Amino acid sequence: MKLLETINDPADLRNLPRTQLTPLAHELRAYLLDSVSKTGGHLSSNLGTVELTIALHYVFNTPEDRIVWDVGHQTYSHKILTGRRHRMPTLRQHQGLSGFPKRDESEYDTFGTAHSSTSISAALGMAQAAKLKGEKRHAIAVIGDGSMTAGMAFEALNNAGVEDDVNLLVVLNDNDMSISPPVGALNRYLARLMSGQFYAAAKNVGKSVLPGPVLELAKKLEEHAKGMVVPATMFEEFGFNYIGPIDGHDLESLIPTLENIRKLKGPQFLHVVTRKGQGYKLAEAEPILYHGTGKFNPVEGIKPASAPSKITYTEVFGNWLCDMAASDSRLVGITPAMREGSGMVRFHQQYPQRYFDVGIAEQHAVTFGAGLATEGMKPVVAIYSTFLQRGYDQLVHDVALQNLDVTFALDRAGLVGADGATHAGNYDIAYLRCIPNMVVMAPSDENECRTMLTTAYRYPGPAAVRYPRGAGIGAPLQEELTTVEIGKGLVKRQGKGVAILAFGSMVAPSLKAAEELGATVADMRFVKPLDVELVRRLAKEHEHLVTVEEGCIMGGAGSAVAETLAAEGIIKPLLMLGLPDKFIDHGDPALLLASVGLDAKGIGKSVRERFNLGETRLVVNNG
Ligand SMILES: Cc1ncc(C[n+]2csc(CCOP(=O)(O)OP(=O)(O)O)c2C)c(N)n1
Ligand SMILES: CC(=O)[C@@H](O)[C@H](O)COP(=O)(O)O
Ligand SMILES: [Mg+2]
Repeated sequence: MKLLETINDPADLRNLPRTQLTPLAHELRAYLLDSVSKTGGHLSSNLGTVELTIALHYVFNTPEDRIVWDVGHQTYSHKILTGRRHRMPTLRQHQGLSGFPKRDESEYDTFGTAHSSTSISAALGMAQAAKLKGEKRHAIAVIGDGSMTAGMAFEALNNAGVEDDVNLLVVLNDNDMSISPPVGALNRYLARLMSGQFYAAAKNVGKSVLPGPVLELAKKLEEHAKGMVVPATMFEEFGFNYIGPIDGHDLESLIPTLENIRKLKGPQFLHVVTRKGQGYKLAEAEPILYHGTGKFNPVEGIKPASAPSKITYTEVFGNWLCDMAASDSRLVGITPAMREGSGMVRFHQQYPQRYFDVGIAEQHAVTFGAGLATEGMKPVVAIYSTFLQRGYDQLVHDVALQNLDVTFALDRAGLVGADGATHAGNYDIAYLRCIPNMVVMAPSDENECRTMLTTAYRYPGPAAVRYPRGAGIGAPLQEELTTVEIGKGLVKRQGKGVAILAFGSMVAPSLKAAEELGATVADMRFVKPLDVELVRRLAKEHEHLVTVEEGCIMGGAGSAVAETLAAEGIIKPLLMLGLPDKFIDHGDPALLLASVGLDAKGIGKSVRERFNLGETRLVVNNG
C-alpha cells in the first residue's frame, strides 16, 4: 500500500516514474479486492480496468481533459486515484460514495452515468463544446463491449465520425463479457477483429501510434501482408481512426499508445482488450458471479447461502416463466442483457429457442416484442423498471397504440438500494398509467405476483406487473396458474375512520400501521384499471382516505385515486403517500423507505399528523 497511499490525486500519479506504475497497479488491485469484499460492489469490471484507469489519468491531464465512464460501474480505481480512497469503506452505503460517477461527488466525475451507452454522446458533446469555446482539452469515452451494443452508442458514433476536428477519443474496453456473455453480431465482429488483430495493427504502422515492440511486430506483419487487401474496420468506416486491439493490462502498450493518440486530431478509437476479474482467479473464472457482489471472504470466495432465504420476486418471476412456457408454446422471453438479474437463467436453459437476450437494447427489446405479438406469439419482456424508461416511445407507439399483446415483467420497481437513484424504479406507475390500453398491476406478495403475471399474460393486450427488488413477505405460493379479476382490489383489513388504499409493496407496512390506527386497508392490486367501485365504497364508509405506493407521488397511483374522486364528485380528505419529488441516493432500502416515511411507523405517523390536524383537506378539482 506504500505507493497507493502517496496518490491523493492524478497529479501525484503523473509525478511517478513509469517504472512505478506496474507496482502501483498491483497495489490498487489488491486494495480493490479487499475493499469491495467488505462493502460489496461491482468487482469484476473494476479488477479489469485497473491499468486502463492508471494509464488514462497518467497520460491525460484530468480533470482538464474529460473522461466519461460508460455505465460507471468500473470507476472504483478512478475514485481511488482521484482523492476518494479514504471513502471506499462507505461505498454504496447511505451518504457514502456512490457506486457510479456523480458530478457532485468529484470534479473528476465529468458526467453521471449508470445507465449504459451514454458515454460517447456525452463525450462528443464535451469535445464539441471545447471546440466551440476554443479550448484544447480532450474528451474520452470509455465504453465496454456490452454497452457498445446499444443503439445510443451507434447514434453517437454515427454523429462523431464526421466531426473531423473534435478531440474525441473512444476507448472500447473489450472484455468479451456483458454481465452475462455478450450477444449479437457486434460481439461476433469484435471477436473476428481480435483474431485478425495483426492485420489491424499493421494498418496503423504508418500512423506510428503503437509503441516500439508492438510497432516492430506490426511492421513485420505489414511486410508479410503486402499485397493483401486489409479491410477497414467498422469503426474506420464510421470515420474514426481505429487503433488496436492492444492489451489493456499492459501499461507498456497502453501508455505510449495513449501518448501518441493524444497528439492526433479528430475522432480516435482505441480498442483495448481486458479480462473481467483480472488478477483474482475466482472472478476470472466466474465473472458473472463477481459482477456485482455482496460482502464476501476473498480467500474463500463467494459461497452459496447455507440456509435458503425467502424467495425473491425475481425468482417468483423466473419460476412462473418456466411454468407458463411449459403450458403455452407461444410464450417467448425477452431480456435486454439482464438474464441473471431478471431471473431467466433456468428459462434460458430449458427453452433456448424461446429465449432472446437482445443485448443492451431496451428500445429494441420492446419493439421486438411488439413484432412477435403481431404474429400471434406471446412475448414476455422482462425488464427493470428503470431500464424501461429507455423503451418508452416503443411502449407507447409500438405496443400500446396498436394494443399488442405484450406482457411486461417489471422488476426492481421502487427503491433498489445500493445502486441508488439511477436504478430506482420510481416512475413506472406514473409513466405507465397514462398510456391508453395498458393494464398495470402491483402485487402485495409473492403469490399475488404469480397470479398477476398469469393475469397479464392471459390479458390480450399490453399489461405490466411491477414488483420490487428482493424478497417478499414469505407468502405461500400456489402451483396452479390462476388469475385475478382485472380491475378489482381487495379489502385486507376492515377498520373505521381511515381507509388506506395501498399498492403493491406498501400493503404490508400499511397493514401494520393500520393495527395501531384501527384503519381499513385495501390491497388495490390494479393501478389501471383502478377499482373505482372500491374507491367509491371506501370513500363512503370512511372519514379519511390515504393512498400509499412505492413510486413517485406525482402522477402515481394516489393521483389515480384523486382523479377518480374528482370524477365521481367525491370530496374527501386524501393523504397521498409515496416517493417525494426528489432523487433518492443509494443506501439500505429499508432505511431509505423509512427516511421517506414509507415504513409502518412512517405511514402511521403521517396519517396521525395529517388527520389530527383535521383541517388539511385535499380537494381535487374535476378538470
Ligand atoms: C441501459 C442499461 N441497460 C442495462 C444495464 C445493466 N448493465 C450494467 S453493466 C452491464 C454490462 C455492461 O457490459 P460492458 O459494457 O461490456 O461492461 P463490463 O461489465 O464488461 O465491464 C449491464 C447490462 C445498464 N446499466 N444500463
Ligand atoms: C451496473 C448495473 O446496472 C447492474 O450491474 C446493476 O447494478 C444490477 O443491479 P441488480 O443487483 O439489482 O441486478
Ligand atoms: Mg464487457
